[in-house]
Amino acid sequence: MIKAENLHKYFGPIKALQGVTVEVPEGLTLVLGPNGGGKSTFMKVALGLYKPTKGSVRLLGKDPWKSPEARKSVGVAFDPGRFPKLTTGREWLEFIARGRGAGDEDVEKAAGLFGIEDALDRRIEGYSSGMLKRLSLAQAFVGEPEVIFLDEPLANVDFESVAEIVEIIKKWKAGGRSFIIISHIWEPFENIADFGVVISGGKVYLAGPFAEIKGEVEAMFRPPALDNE
Ligand SMILES: Nc1ncnc2c1ncn2[C@@H]1O[C@H](COP(=O)(O)OP(=O)(O)OP(=O)(O)O)[C@@H](O)[C@H]1O
Repeated sequence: MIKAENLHKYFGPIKALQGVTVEVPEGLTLVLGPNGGGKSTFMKVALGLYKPTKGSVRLLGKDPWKSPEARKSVGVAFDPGRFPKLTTGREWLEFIARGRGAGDEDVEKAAGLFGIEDALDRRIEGYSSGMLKRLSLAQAFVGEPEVIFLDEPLANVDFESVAEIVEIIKKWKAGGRSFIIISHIWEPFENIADFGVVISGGKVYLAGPFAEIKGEVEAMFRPPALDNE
């Protein structure tokens, strides 16, 4: 689904990606790693928001930087979500939907999925932080794109919402959608993740079927044992 070869992305002197080679299959992929490791940059290059400095990336067999069709098949939620605050939720979601070839009824559907249908005609500046998160998730799901990129979908959400969001993702994955999820809170996804990629220092540190790399991932995130002697 995503094929990156020797992918580099520099921002002036900052080398955010330094030779990422990985093949991400269909299904649900968790992208993990330390802060500043290059996860979000990888996501942004893979969805066609950034042009690679060097190397190549294919999304659904196409160059996402050049191919509008590839981008139409992709939904994305950034973290933190940023929106034009004087627009309404409906105006924003309709704008996203039109870009994706989807209709107004898709907006109602996506808003309903995340429980913000009653707030759709209010200006975004009046939304609570929880509603902003739900709006950014609805933006990713509107029009039912084939591939959904989510950057930290569980950050800053309350406990009940974690289970609700994971359940929605699980259902949509069962319905044939693919997900690329960057999340520091990865445990809720461990039973539904098909693949995992750990990016650190702009390189792939570890990649493979999640069931096979889970042990290593757990060890990476385990705090060091205390020395009692
Ligand atoms: N647009 C940009 N301009 C300049 N530097 C950037 C830009 N985007 C990312 N960086 C830098 O590139 C490096 C990788 O950042 P990136 O956001 O990809 O990491 P990350 O793994 O997603 O981190 P986090 O978990 O903190 O979000 C960091 O040093 C970051 O400051």
